[in-house]
Amino acid sequence: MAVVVQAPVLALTTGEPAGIGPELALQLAAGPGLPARVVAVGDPQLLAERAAMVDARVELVTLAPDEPVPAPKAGVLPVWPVALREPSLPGRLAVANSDYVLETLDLAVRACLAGDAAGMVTAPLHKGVILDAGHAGFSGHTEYLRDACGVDEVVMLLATDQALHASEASWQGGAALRVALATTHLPLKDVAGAITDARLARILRILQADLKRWFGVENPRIAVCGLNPHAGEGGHLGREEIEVIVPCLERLRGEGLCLDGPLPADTLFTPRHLAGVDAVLAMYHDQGLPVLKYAGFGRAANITLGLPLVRTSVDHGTALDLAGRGVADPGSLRVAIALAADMARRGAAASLS
Ligand SMILES: NC(=O)C1=CN([C@@H]2O[C@H](COP(=O)(O)OP(=O)(O)OC[C@H]3O[C@@H](n4cnc5c(N)ncnc54)[C@H](O)[C@@H]3O)[C@@H](O)[C@H]2O)C=CC1
Ligand SMILES: NCC(=O)COP(=O)(O)O
Repeated sequence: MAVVVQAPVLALTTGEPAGIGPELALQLAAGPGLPARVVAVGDPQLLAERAAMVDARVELVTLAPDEPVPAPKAGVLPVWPVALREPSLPGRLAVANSDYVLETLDLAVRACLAGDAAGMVTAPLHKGVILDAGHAGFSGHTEYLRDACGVDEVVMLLATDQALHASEASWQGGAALRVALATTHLPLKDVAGAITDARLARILRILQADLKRWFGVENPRIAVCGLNPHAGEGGHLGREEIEVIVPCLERLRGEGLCLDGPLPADTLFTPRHLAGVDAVLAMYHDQGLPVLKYAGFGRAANITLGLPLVRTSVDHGTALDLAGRGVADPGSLRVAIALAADMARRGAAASLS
């Protein structure tokens, strides 16, 4: 007897209501080919208004989280409703709606942990307005989901579409890249102090385990950037490599991790050094992400490793300058949904084996 395997349910949080998240969700739902039963998490009235604004022909179907989610169909978008705190206009941030944005995340996390969704995909939120609303210490989805899931550490990994599957990560094609970060949303002045042996060891162990778990890379080879110019120039341009990074990598190699480095970041991101490497660990946000975005902006996804649930996201922010005009590129959201669907299927297969 043939077994019908349903497409996984993915909760798609629609992000900052004044940004491009709602319209990107609608644009994708208007067309064919979604590889998952995507449920938007957001305000149905907001979504209806944005659909009219950007001329996305989409029927919105409001569901309760425990109601069955229908198979993907072009022109239909199921919605798990969350109410805006005040009406939202494109490009106009409102502090009152920060709690709405966080409520969409909380709902998606609950759905994943309860088994109502197989994963979550997040459209961009605006970190500044959430801080302005008084959520002190908020620094992004990554850290919020770490705390919401009660884990000690997570890893931000961005990957271009060509690198999303082990079999396609050629490194020779120029645009295939996976970049993980040792620190995420920190002022630059605080980065050096955050590069500790304990943090690096946690990050590298998660990266190694999850490259295998989610990307099928059996024995990942990870290239690690130095922190300082020329990886410290033998201690003349900074001592973090000598005092922290080198000893940590040596210990982890003893545990069987396959690690290159620390290498000068400027030359690590060249084809010869990247050949055969499965992921790069950059020490901070703007050491690694400009390279990734140069290689694949609009075709890349952001993945949070180390969570007890699947979470992917886009490679861009709220683009307030484009919101409400229907001109923003939905390419990264498409990649993020495809990857989350793939990860959900991989997770389901692993739990059956
Ligand atoms: N996953 C998330 O929630 C992320 C949120 N952010 C947040 O977004 C806010 C704005 O950040 P910015 O640094 O200004 O970055 P941004 O990505 O919103 O905008 C940078 C530039 O890229 C353009 N752009 C962005 N997405 C685009 C798309 N889909 N199609 C075409 N052009 C696009 C924008 O118009 C702008 O010119 C900040 O609060 C930041 O923290 C940033 C990155 C990721
Ligand atoms: N530049 C990547 C970024 O800011 C993503 O942050 P997060 O909200 O996914 O943690």
